[in-house]
Amino acid sequence: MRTIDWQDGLIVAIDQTRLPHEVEFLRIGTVDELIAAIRSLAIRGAPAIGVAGALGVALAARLHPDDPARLRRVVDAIRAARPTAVNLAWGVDRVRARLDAEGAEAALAEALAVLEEDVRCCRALSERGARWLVETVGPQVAVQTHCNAGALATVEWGTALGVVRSLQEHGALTHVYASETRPLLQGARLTVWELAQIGAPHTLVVDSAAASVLAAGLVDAVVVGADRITANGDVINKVGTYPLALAAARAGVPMVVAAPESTVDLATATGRDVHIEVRAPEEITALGAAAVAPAGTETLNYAFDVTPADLVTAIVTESRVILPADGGRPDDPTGRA
Ligand SMILES: CSC[C@H]1O[C@H](OP(=O)(O)O)[C@H](O)[C@@H]1O
Repeated sequence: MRTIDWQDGLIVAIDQTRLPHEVEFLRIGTVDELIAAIRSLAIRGAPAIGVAGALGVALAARLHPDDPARLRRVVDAIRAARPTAVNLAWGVDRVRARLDAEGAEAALAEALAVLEEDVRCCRALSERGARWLVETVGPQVAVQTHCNAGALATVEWGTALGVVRSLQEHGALTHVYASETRPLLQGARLTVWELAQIGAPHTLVVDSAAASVLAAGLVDAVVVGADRITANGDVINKVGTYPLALAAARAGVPMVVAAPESTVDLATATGRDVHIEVRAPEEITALGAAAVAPAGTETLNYAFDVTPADLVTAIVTESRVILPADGGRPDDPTGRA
């Protein structure tokens, strides 16, 4: 089952707002539907929205074959659907280049190439991450993770949870501690659902308990995904990742970031330069239809935070392991391990 795919001229994707109770698929045939799905996190996760952006350009090209000005506007609107994950802009720009050079059919071919590359990259980085963990922490690994960086955040395998799946395949996984990840509960709703699907032993904790799990010595490594990795190795990921990195450092536990090279943004120098998405107050002040705070309460609903490079033990991609805490930098071509 793929999280997102191209079928009969439509973008077909799991509606992640319905999980874990219902597995429903969206069949997207317009740009407005695609943008709404990305903004509502029906389609979410950096690699998955990168693929959605790529497929979106191919879809737009087929919808507006004779109106270049409108086509430019709708492609720009797809690119702007969410600001923080670099993958969305990367996917749109890559397919737009083929569209401008060779037309709609070439754009679709490029979008489908992006789709299949995600599968290969996630498998490769997952194997590389599992191997690095076994070599670094030992033959049996208990993992702590945050948010959802699984099959649901990619085409079908995952990044952080891809590493978990590879550890499990090699008999090296002992347990996964997943934090619920307020306010949208990607951990409780999505990661726990995925771990149950693959039969991985797991425990759900509230976000504020994550540091205590580390302090109690229950895990051997923290493994998370990323939405953008800047040239100096700063990692932008779901809000709550930074305090987890602080707690990992305090506990002497490696902080591992699993992400494809498409998430590495060498054009952005540091995390301070990244636009952190701020989302609606209602995500914090209500749980579904039930208010959990007085109406009109002011909120600061950061969707992401910045983990400084010196708190990142390893960044694992499909082609390399970068060690930022030891001075390794994504923009250093020699910094490969
Ligand atoms: C495989 S990276 C997924 C990454 O994206 C998530 O953000 P969102 O759920 O808002 O799309 C989160 O930061 C994950 O780590």
